[in-house]
Amino acid sequence: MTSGKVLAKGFRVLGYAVRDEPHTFAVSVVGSVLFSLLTIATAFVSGRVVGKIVLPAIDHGHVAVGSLLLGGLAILAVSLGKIVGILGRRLGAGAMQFNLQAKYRRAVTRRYLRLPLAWHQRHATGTLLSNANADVEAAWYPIAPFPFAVGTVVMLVAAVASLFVTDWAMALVGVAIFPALLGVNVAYSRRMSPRIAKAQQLRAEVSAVAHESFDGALVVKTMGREASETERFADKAVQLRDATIRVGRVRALFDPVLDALPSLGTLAVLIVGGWRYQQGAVRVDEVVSVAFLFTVLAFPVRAIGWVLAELPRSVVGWERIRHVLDAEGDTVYGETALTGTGPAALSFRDVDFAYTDEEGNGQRVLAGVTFDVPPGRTVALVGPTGSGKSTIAALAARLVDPGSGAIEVDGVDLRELTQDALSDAAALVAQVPFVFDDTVRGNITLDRAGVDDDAAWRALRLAQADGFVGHLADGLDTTVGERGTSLSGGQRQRLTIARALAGAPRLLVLDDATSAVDPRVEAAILASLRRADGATQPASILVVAYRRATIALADEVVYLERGRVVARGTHTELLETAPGYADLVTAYEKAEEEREREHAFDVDPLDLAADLPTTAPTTPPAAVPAGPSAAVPAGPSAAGPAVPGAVGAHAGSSSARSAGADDDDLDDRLDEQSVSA
Ligand SMILES: Nc1ncnc2c1ncn2[C@@H]1O[C@H](COP(=O)(O)OP(=O)(O)OP(=O)(O)O)[C@@H](O)[C@H]1O
Repeated sequence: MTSGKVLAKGFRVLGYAVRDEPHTFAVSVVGSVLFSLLTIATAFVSGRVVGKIVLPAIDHGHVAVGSLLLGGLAILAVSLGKIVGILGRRLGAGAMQFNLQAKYRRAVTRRYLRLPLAWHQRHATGTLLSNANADVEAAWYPIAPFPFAVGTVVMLVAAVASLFVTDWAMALVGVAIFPALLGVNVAYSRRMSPRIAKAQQLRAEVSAVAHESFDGALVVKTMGREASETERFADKAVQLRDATIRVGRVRALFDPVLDALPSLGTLAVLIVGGWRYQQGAVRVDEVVSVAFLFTVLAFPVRAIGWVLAELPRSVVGWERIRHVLDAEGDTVYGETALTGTGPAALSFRDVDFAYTDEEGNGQRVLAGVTFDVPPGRTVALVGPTGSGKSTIAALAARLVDPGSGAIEVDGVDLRELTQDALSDAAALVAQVPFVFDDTVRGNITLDRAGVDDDAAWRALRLAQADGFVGHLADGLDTTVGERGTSLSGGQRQRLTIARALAGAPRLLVLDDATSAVDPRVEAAILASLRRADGATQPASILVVAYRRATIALADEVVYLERGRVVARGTHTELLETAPGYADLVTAYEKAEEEREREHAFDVDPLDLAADLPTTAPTTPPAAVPAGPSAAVPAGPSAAGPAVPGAVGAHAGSSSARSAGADDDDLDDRLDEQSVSA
């Protein structure tokens, strides 16, 4: 982009600022114009004071008290007026700048929340942080000096007019100097433009690299990549330093010129003024006024340079903000609410999906996917890695929309539902658990209406997390650290399951949400999710499964290969009819056995105590409703229909919690359950 175009765009950005903040802009411009006019007045008052007070005092050795008082009052009045002007200008400009920053920060972050997952997956987190921070700030950098510059332009016009009123010859000095000042300012901003833009771009890149390195600290450390990561960061930091130095060089070159020009003007005025005085064309006080005028002009004129110099950076920042604000693919919600109660029905009808880039290009990852999760049933999604399981989970929670086909909950297309209807009815627990830097309570309730401590403990119990939370020093009030660093992977996963359950979803989508949990605990969680406990309704469950025990709990298995449903049926049916499925499940089993052998002796008894509800009577704090009535009711009435063993197992575990039963009991029941499945 040429610098002319950048300047034109920059002025448009300033126009948007004025449109968004007309009142603060008006206050600051009025203040600035007042200051500018009074600056000119200062020059003329000073000239008059020299002519009427200083010179007579030198010539006659005394001054009339009246003149002295008048001079003093004039200087005082002008100074007070300038103070008011500066206050108005600064307060107005500050309010304008910070209001704009706040407004666009909010707009950008609100937009992030509305943009679909696919958009987020295409943008680095560091860049998004930079958009909401550095870019918003950059876009509105010129606002601080902008009203000052507007006032200065008014001042220059008034100065030239007052020069011509005073004396045409001295006015010619102004006519030569003022355009030169503007010319140097424009040249300055042209040189600065690409350099500032580059520095701004590098700032975002440094932030992205830093974010990625910190985020991947575990990989960096375990793979011994500290040195190369440090080098990668240092490389970007050096580029940023060099770019910023290049900006400084231009500033260093132009600043003295911009400072010197008004001083040259003062010198020229003294020479021309002296000559005109000798001709008797001007008085001494007029020469003093004009010379003084050039002296006081030096500073305000710089404001024009500041604005022009910041415009390129502002344009870059603005364009990066617009990239977010104009991004398409908003999740558009419909008007339909869901009226049903109890477990929801989910169906996929001939669903195709492709992850596309900004240009809409992308490979299809799901083709003609059709299956149902009937109310109250558990369906397991099984398939080799990359077959599309997580994509189906994301589609079910409407994180993305299908390219073609339809996904329905209770017979209503997800795209027709209101935002609340879907989030009230369905909950997704993702592959990677995300835990806020908050208390356990905050993480579970998320400030949702109706999710009180009782609901939180109920959810924790269902997620088999009440044991470890009960053992935490402050129970629900325990702060879990950034991303839940003070918790184990399995504990984090159970916390996120509890969070999903606390909202009493009618449909639960578990995307490999229990991978870090002990298989027995996982089985207990799934079993407990399938049944009502009086206060919590059972949900329909779509679970991405990798363990035989998990798969065995499902009423139906949907087997995927390369984005297509290859087979559907019970686990036993698929073992016979789908050779790929049998191979995969056997591979899972082997891997599981291998892992169990490796970890047979590394169970931390304390963790087991917390993890396995049967190990110790884990009495949660007073908030937990105690006693058998609080436990998940046992017995066939609460049983999930397809896997009675699972219910038995869970009932056993729940009642065992109050009765203090031991590990073997749970093991036996879980073994029974896998046999029966
Ligand atoms: N954000 C994305 N952009 C582009 N392609 C993607 C994206 N996410 C997933 N894919 C591709 O879509 C296909 C399906 O991925 P998906 O994560 O749904 O598979 P999966 O069955 O859940 O795999 P896994 O078992 O390894 O978690 C893969 O080929 C993957 O490379």
